[in-house]
Amino acid sequence: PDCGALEPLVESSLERVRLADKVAAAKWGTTQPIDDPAREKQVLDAVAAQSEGLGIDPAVATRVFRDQIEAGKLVQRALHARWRAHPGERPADRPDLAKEVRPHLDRITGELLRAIKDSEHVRERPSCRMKLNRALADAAEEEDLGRLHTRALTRALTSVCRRG
Ligand SMILES: O=C(O)C(=O)C[C@]1(C(=O)O)C=C[C@@H](O)C=C1
Repeated sequence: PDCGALEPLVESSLERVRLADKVAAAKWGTTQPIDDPAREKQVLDAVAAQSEGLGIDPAVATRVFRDQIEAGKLVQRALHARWRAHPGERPADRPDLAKEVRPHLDRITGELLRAIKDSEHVRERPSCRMKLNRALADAAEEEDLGRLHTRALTRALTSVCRRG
């Protein structure tokens, strides 16, 4: 039992990590900084508010989302560095951060909170770490993730297991 309980959490985190490519493209060539503390506060406030409604400990959800945000910044910094060094790899178009990318991030927030709620029993068990590592390895292989996104996905899920 519980074998797949962490999968929705890993899948939604992966969707978020991949969407960071679009965030990076939206900011590339603009003055919009990668670090946006005001937007982070908006995300975390929404997480806390929605957690209450779902019966999730807001402190737990907030901790997980801080990691999700760090993972997103890791991807953005790495891609900007790559694009600075390799002009040929620069994105061809610039997605609209406010109209397109952030609304998508907001939808994933809801999915992630649902997945946090539904994995509570597994996340509180000592076997969580082992199950998470397996789910991560499966995702990396099945989704053909590169090194950057594998590293970011691992970062995004650092605080998922309650007992380390
Ligand atoms: O919305 C942005 O500007 C993002 O870069 C995304 C994000 C996030 O992961 O939610 C990451 C870094 C910023 O500091 C704020 C938010």
